[in-house]
Amino acid sequence: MPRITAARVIVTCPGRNFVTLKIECNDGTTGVGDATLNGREMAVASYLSDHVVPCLVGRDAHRIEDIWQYLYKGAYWRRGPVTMTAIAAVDTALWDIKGKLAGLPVYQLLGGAARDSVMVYGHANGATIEDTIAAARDYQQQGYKAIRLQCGIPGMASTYGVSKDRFFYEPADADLPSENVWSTSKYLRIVPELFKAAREALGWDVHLLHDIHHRLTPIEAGRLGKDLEPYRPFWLEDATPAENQDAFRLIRQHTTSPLAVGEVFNSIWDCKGLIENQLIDYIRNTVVHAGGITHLRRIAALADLYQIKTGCHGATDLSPVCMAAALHFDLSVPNFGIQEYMRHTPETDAVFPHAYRFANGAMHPGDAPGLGVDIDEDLAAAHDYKRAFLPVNRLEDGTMHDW
Ligand SMILES: O=C(O)C(=O)C[C@H](O)[C@H](O)CO
Ligand SMILES: [Mg+2]
Repeated sequence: MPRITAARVIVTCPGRNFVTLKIECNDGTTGVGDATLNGREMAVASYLSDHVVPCLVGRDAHRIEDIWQYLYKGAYWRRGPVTMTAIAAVDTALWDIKGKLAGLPVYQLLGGAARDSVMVYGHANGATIEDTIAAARDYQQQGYKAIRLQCGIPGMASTYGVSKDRFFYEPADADLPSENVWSTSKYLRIVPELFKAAREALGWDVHLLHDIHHRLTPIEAGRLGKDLEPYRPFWLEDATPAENQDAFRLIRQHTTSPLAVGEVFNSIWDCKGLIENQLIDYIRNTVVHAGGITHLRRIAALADLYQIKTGCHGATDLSPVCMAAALHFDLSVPNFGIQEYMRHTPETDAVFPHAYRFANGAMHPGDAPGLGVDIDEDLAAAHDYKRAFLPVNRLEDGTMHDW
């Protein structure tokens, strides 16, 4: 039996913060799990070191489901992003260990490949519509079949999804939260223009996506969905805050534009109503924030009953360890839809050597035993944690709004 002898929480900042759990077994096998919660990293690091690691030592690393249930039910205080991210880190590391001990990539343990590779979408953004379309053309040339479009809003100094750097985007940009200003009416005018121009310039053989980032009311989202229908968006993401799952019913009544939601959800309970009432088309939970591979499979199985597909979150605050785990899940899950792919910087890639690869708009996790990803602990130690927050958003009159 592979007995857990130690587990370490490694915090590193190769340009942005990442928290990684590394579990060691008595036979020398190790496994890694991502535990990064953007802007709240140290809360998960403490949850793991102070409350989880002491309970892991001595356990049989093969008993993934039992350890998951032990950590979930055993905490008494269920769910929440901190708890579920910590559980995800343990779960992911245990799948990595199981794969290494079996000599198989994790996707083989999940039932094997259900497709040859997984379609990913890249992020095209720019200050203007023209810049955004130029960026989208770059992605097309690199082989992407699906591209997310976000552009600046005339009259607004900055907005979600529009980067200062041409290739990399990191919203957690300051030691204290930056303050952004938001105007729904200005936004609702520009997005249909962006999609119209994009279809004219890029044609119809590319999937176009858009992230509303929780900023509209249901009826505003219904209006935007309707306005975008002629341009056939692949999806509209996070149309409205989803604490009230019923809110999506109103959007659905007004538009056939497909809806995606879930990157901030951390358990099946956050999306049960959305799924069972067929109020969405894509569920966006991913490994690190939704309880690991074990819990994500449960969510996907429920979604599959209702023809809802997966579309895992894959921003750069999810480390390469999460990306690898997501790709093993994507390759094996029957109702895969699409995977988000925001490239990490070369500094991050150096800290997390990995086997996954991109070609022709799609990715594959590789065939190394386990997840095929590791953390270079010496290199990680050279990058000290640096506090960084996500921005906050205010309306033009100063009212706090959703970011
Ligand atoms: O990638 C996306 O769709 C996002 O919305 C990215 C989020 O803002 C980011 O992960 C927050 O940490
Ligand atoms: Mg998003």
